[in-house]
Amino acid sequence: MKTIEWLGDSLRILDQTKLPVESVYLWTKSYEDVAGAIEHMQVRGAPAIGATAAYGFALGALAYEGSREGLDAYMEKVSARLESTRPTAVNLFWALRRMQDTLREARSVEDLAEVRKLLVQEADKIADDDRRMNRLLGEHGNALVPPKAAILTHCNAGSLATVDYGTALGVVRAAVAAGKEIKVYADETRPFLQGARLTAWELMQDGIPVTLIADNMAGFLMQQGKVDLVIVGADRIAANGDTANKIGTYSLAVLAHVHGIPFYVAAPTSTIDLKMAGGQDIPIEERAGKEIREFRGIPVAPADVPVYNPAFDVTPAKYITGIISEKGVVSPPYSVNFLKIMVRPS
Ligand SMILES: CSC[C@H]1O[C@H](OP(=O)(O)O)[C@H](O)[C@@H]1O
Repeated sequence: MKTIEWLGDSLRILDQTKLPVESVYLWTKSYEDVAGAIEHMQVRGAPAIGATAAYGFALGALAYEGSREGLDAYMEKVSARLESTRPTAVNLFWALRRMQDTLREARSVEDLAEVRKLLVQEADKIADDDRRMNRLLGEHGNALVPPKAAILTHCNAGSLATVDYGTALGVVRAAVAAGKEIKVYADETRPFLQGARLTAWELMQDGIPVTLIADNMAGFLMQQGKVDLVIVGADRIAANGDTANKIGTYSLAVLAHVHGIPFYVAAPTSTIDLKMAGGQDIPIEERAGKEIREFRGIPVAPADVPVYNPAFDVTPAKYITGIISEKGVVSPPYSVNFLKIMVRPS
């Protein structure tokens, strides 16, 4: 089941707000449709958001009806709209910058159809790169996984968070493919329940043993010695290794540290933001209080109770054992070792 699929004049998106009950697709035919799908988390997950926004940029160019001279100004508006959807995942901005660079490199191309073709090709490259990098990342991460391991993960960093295969769950898939005896504990991940609705569903689709737990059970599981390692995804990694990921990740990292359990972040290098010195500068998205006060329209709290709903938190680098990327596993000190790994081919 593909997270997203380019159809030549539209982008088909698996509507993740309907999972696991229904597998429903939406066809986005404009950059505004794509922006809405990202904002409403019908597609979510840092790499998936980046690739989706890249196709949204291409859709903007396809819909443009003015002169060649007016295209660049129009595309600035398209890019701004897509950039405004969600602030934390750096992959969104990284992907849109690749599309803007492609447009700039095509400034001498007069034929609008040719420019559009170049933009679609770049979006395809971003999507293809993600598929390829996740498999490389999975192999690097597999080397860290014992022959028999119980892996705790948080949120969804699987196929549904990427174009395919996943990052944290990419490591799980690579370990299973290598014949290792893997079981996964999946945090439900309130309030949006990516773990319960997406990770549990995705792993069961692949026949990978998964046990769903409520977020508040992770510490007890570790205390019982039932977790061998923790692997999570990431939305933005600062130059010093501080990592923004789904809310609740920081708590898991501190618990893993207390229990002496390795805590890994799995992410493509496109998630590393070297311009951001430390985690304190990472913008944290706050979402509607309704996501906490209700579940699928059913009130679970007083309708007028004030809510604080940060969608992400930042885990300090000191709690992160290693960062698994398509170019290899990075160990601390991250500020030094990122520079070494970024120059490696992938
Ligand atoms: C493969 S990175 C996925 C990353 O994105 C998720 O956030 P959201 O579901 O709000 O887009 C979560 O932080 C995952 O770890």
